[in-house]
Amino acid sequence: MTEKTSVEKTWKAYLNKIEPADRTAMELAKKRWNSVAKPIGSLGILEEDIIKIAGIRGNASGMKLDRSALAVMCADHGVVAEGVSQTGKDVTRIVAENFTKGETSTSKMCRISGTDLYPVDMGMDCEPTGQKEPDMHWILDRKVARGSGNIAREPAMSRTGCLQALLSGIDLAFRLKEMGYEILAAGEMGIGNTTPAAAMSAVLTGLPPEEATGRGAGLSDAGFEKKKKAVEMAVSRFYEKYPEYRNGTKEQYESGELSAVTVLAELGGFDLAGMTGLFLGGAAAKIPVLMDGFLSTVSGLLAVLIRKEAKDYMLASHISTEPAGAAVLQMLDLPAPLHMGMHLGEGSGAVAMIPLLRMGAKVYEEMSTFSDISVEQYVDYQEKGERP
Ligand SMILES: Cc1cc2ncn([C@H]3O[C@H](COP(=O)(O)O)[C@@H](O)[C@H]3O)c2cc1C
Ligand SMILES: O=C(O)c1cccnc1
Repeated sequence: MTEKTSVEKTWKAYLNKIEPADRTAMELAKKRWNSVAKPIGSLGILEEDIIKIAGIRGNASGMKLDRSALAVMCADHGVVAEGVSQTGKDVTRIVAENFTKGETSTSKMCRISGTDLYPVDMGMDCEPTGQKEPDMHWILDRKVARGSGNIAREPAMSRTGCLQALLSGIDLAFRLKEMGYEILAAGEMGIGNTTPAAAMSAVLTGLPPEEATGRGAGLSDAGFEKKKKAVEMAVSRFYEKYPEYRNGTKEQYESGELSAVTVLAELGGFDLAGMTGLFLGGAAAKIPVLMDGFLSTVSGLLAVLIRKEAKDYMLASHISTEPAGAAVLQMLDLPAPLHMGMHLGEGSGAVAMIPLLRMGAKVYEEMSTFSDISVEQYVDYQEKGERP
């Protein structure tokens, strides 16, 4: 079997593992919430998320979220040559190294949130580290290539390269679950990566490329003009090659008439593909995966367009201030509890969400019920259609 055929086969096998979350466990979890002695539904999205996690685990009791891991997918982007970023690609590697030393913004947040951080080289433009096992003090080597193509002028990845990155993300979700983690978070580091994310969000949501493009990590007016032009060139190049994707709908992706893998291979990058893989792997391995901001939610949307059941295993954290952030989340139709004006990346929003989920789990597991405190059970009037 050639490598290409074997990659395609493994990819199909993983996708076939993904099934909807356990609805019975979710109903039991909802009942448990409604029995807790507090106003019904009063923890809002935290309650919804805990119900979702019960469905993922297939168990409404023993809700534990003590062990959390963040995978930070790192890669370089050929489109940086168009002047779309304030810094050069070397910064990707510098920040990636700093994850191993606990010296990044998200590393600091991880300390507070009690989350282990695993940096992963999905495709940085540097020598491979050769580190084959996940270890927080080394950059895990899952390099597919030394950077992606310049999407304004050529495909980001070959289909096989893209599938390899997706499979690495899937495999990592399984590995982290085996290592005893109960919840995962997806993050990225890749100078220039808001450009491919903007191009893909334009194709997937139908937003005009100009409106889907933001200033990323920060750009001057002149830099912003270059970035809008690069996104426009990338999207036009894509539609010229694949005219059937113009005005594509969610249903067309879900039915297989259009392929989110094609969009990712043409307009994405190895970091974004790694995160898409992590979401699909979480679904296949039955472990919840939290999304972060713009890069993460675009990757999440791709995962759902590849396998709609993957959505059952994904949780949103915050709404990025990048202009297409809200549209992507709307298409995903997953509620994001945090609106903090964040746009940092590295998985920061997802890491911020983890302590909140732990609080939800604590109330869910330990709180007394109405009957425990001899108070008549509150009625869920929302369920009866009497409350919005
Ligand atoms: C020092 C530094 C640390 C970062 N941490 C996350 N990002 C964020 O900014 C990058 C995307 O923005 P753009 O598309 O404008 O290059 C990504 O690496 C993202 O994670 C960073 C950016 C920089 C410069
Ligand atoms: O929303 C994000 O995740 C984001 C936005 C800009 C730059 N880096 C990350």
